[in-house]
Amino acid sequence: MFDTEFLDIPALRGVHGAVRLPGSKSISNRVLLLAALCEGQTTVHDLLDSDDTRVMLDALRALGCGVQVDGTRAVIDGLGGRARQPAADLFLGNAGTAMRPLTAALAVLGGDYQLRGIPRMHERPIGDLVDALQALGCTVDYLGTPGYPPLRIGQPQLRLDQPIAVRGDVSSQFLTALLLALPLAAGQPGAQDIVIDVVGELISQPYVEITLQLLARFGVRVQRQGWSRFTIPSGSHYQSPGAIHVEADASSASYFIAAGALSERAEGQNGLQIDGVGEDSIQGDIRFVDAARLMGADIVSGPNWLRVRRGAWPLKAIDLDCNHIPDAAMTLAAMALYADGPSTLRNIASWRVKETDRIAAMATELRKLGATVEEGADYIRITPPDPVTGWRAASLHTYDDHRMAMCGSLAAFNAACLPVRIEDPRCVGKTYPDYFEALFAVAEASVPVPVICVDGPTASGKGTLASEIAHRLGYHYLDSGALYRLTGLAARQAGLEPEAVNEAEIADLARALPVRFGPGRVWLAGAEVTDAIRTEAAGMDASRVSAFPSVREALLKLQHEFARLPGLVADGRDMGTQVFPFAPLKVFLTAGAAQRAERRHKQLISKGISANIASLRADLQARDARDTHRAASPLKAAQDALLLDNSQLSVDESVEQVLAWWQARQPFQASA
Ligand SMILES: O=C(O)C1=C[C@@H](OP(=O)(O)O)[C@@H](O)[C@H](O)C1
Ligand SMILES: C=C(OP(=O)(O)O)C(=O)O
Repeated sequence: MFDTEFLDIPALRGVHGAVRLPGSKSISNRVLLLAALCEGQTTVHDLLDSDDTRVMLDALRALGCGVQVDGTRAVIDGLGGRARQPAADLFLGNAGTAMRPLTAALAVLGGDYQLRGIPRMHERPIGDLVDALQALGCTVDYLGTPGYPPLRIGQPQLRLDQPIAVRGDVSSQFLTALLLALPLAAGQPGAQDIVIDVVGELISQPYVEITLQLLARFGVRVQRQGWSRFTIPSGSHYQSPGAIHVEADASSASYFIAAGALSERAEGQNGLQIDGVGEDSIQGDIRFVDAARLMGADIVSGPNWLRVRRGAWPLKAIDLDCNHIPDAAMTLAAMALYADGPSTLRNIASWRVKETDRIAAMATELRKLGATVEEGADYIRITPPDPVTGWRAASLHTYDDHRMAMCGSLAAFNAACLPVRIEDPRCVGKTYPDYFEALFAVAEASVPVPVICVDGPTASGKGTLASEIAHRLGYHYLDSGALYRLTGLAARQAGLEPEAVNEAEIADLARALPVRFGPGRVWLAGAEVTDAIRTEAAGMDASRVSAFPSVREALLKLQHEFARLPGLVADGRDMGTQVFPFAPLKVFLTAGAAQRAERRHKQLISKGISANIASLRADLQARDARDTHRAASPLKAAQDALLLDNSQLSVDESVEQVLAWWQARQPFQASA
């Protein structure tokens, strides 16, 4: 997950290859709750691991439910219809699929429970559900603003002989919550059928269909008359299916379907394969496929997979009632940026009470990109920017809304080749923590991937500076000095002295160097060599092999391969002059020999390696002389490099300086 302040996505040409999506949020949280309420053990496969499922799992643990999670597999020991913990304070983040169903289930079970979430959750309505629960004899009190969480739940005195009325026009999750909870009462001795009547038009109906399908998997067969009356037969009780698989998330699929539809068609490429969900999905958001086809996407599907590529271009404008796909409809708003005229998405009033006011947020952010947007109480109309001259490079605010961030990334496919900045990218953690990693794994940039070079003499602090900048920007990091050290080590391991006679053999090793960098760590052929390559002896070997032109050539290709989306920070001695001569920012870092010797001394002492400042200084000066005067790629600043003498600067000050230079080169208009 990117936990940077912002993430800059370079302009993208397209996506190809295959992507496997994480599990459905709506299915995951329903299955977890049902598994917890029933008797016996349920093994859940392909569970979503995200903020929304984590708060559900934590809540179930707090209620005394046995929960074991191993990656995407969870084993739930059901509570058998009673909470083992009679009192608990539950934090449910911003997960509607946890807050609404747990409120109903706990209100029916009874106990002393408090349910709360993040501040936005306390602005998301729950009054219609609480009204229904109170009318059937549950004790539910507001701890803050009436109509909204946080809530306190007490003991119920259930009256189930009359139909239960619940409004359906604000959120379908209120009906879903009652349907998931009331089988707890229908199984009681002497219970009658439980009837739920929906008052007003039921929105987001396909989500209720998911609820009914999953209840059936857990042994409860609800009868329905249209979308207005639902009957839970007396004697219903949950029965664990033993094991259950979660489909991949159809709403998450929408971003990749859109990306496939926006991709330039290229020779030899057959579009994007999306694995984990197909058109036979039980999730209503799979109907996004139809909407995307209306806009021109070319989509084929099989069991649990989709394949997408560009069809009509530009996309065709649409005018669509989106009530049945409230979440994926946001993706249509992003696609509308590429249409041949204005698109109107209707019947989406619920957007206003979700993670943010999504109609207002979408209008504001699409305008920043150059679109003309009209918003109404329950619709949005988007007129796209001129494909070439109308686009703006924008910094998109994401309102702690995962879907605003994921939709925003689709702006990177613009033909004007402008980058897009996504603020607070970590908000995708609600349902798709690795969304951007997944996008970058299949995306191809339409411009050179941005590279920041940090060159300078030994012990100038390049590594610390470059890796921190990479961390702050969410970029990859290349420690090119380590490549030489690694080559030196690989040569030693192969019994080769770093001598000119062995140059050809060492170059062969370098060409296929099996290297992997992690934060502050490095592996060679699977073995960690972080410390092994940091000794003074390894440094000397590195300097010697780096003087061999054929080794430098072999490593050049390897180094170019590090320039991957979303960007790279590379440190070394010739990054700006030789390896990435077209890099948009080159920094040449210097510091006095005295300061560098002192820093190196501290570094060695902290690792328990004894050292002498005077001899370190002499070594540094000798190495500077060798590096500056060698024939192949001598150490010198690129002509267009910016000089940074950090003798008197803290690491933070140096980082801020380089980031300021970088920002000054970006075309983004500041966020409002
Ligand atoms: O039941 C569900 O799993 C959901 C129902 C929908 O909410 P509304 O019914 O409030 O539209 C949807 O937006 C939400 O992401 C998930
Ligand atoms: C509305 C959403 O979430 P929630 O389940 O919290 O309602 C969403 O995921 O878009």
